[in-house]
Amino acid sequence: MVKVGIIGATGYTGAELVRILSRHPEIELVALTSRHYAGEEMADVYPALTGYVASPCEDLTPEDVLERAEVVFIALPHGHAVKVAGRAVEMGVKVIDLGADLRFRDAAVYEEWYKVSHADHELAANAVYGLPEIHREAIRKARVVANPGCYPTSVILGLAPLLKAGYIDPATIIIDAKSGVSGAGREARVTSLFVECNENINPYGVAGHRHTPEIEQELSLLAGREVKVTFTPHLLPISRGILSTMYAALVRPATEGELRQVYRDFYAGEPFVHLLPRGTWPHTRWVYGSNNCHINLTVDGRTGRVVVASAIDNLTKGASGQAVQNFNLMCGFAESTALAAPGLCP
Ligand SMILES: NC(=O)C1=CN([C@@H]2O[C@H](COP(=O)(O)OP(=O)(O)OC[C@H]3O[C@@H](n4cnc5c(N)ncnc54)[C@H](OP(=O)(O)O)[C@@H]3O)[C@@H](O)[C@H]2O)C=CC1
Ligand SMILES: CC(=O)N[C@@H](CCC(=O)OP(=O)(O)O)C(=O)O
Repeated sequence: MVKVGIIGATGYTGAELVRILSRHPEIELVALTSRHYAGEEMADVYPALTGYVASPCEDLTPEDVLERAEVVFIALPHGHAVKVAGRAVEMGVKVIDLGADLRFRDAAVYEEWYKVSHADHELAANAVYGLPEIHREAIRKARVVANPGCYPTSVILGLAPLLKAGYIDPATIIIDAKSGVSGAGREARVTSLFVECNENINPYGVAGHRHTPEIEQELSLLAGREVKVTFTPHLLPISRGILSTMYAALVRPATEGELRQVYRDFYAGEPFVHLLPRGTWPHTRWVYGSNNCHINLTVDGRTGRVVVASAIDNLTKGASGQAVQNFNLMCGFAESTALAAPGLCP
């Protein structure tokens, strides 16, 4: 059994981690931290876990958690992971950080977009970007994994095959993405109130969202040249789910059938990325609570553009499911352990 600690266990991604790990046969939860709910049972905080999780929430220091655990998930707001991950490396504990602090190979990019200073550029440079479909072998050997952002997961998985095979002009990529409100976390804020979100859709972070450089870092690696994207997120009146619709100009004529084969080849054997049948466009419900990413695409022959749609659950493949997928790789378990499940049918 691997001893696992979760720092920030009662936030949305922390709770989703506990939910997924409750069906993992190879782990023992040895530390669930929460300042607010210290002393309460995790299943009392989230009654859906009743009968599946019998662990208390504790107000532990990161040092306490690192002393108990062999692998630690950090599910805290940005700015808290660097110190914990640095100490974990010294103590021989593996780390998966769900925040953005270690996602950039060049921490100066993080500093520019997140408007905070980064305390350990070397740690960031050596952390592995935890998108298994692209960096699987590096993740297997990693001690520190930076779990990707939710929007970047949907976008990179949606565009990777086309960029890698050189079918699209990287300068023409436009991403129209939409997220459920849980993407903003559990902290109370006016923009997450029912009255503000319900019966409403709005763009935000236009031409400046902090996921833009994360998407560009990974797409540039795939394309083998610098990629700049136009990325516009929208808030949807749903609790979970992301749908990203992406547009780019083809550099040479291609049929839909040819491009579908490119996707089938790129994702052959992948347990969680599914190209839907021709003409069946992704729905967020179909990936709800699952670690799956559903993709479809077509060629708009009139404009010479390809249109790709990609759907994930922001809390699962966009955060905690992917984190467990990384955990499985880092610990040598079957990659789908605790993760194999479909979304909602009706
Ligand atoms: N929500 C999503 O869809 C996604 C989120 N992420 C990232 O995952 C991380 C966690 O997000 P999420 O679970 O949504 O956030 P939440 O706000 O829901 O939870 C974060 C938890 O961290 C604890 N916390 C808050 N502030 C501090 C602090 N200053 N020091 C120590 N603990 C603190 C809180 O628990 P307590 O106060 O009880 O200690 C809180 O429950 C973030 O970095 C986020 O960006 C990544 C992908 C998707
Ligand atoms: C709806 C909503 O607010 N979503 C969040 C993204 C959540 C996420 O994946 O982001 P990080 O891990 O990078 O924080 C946002 O737009 O900032």
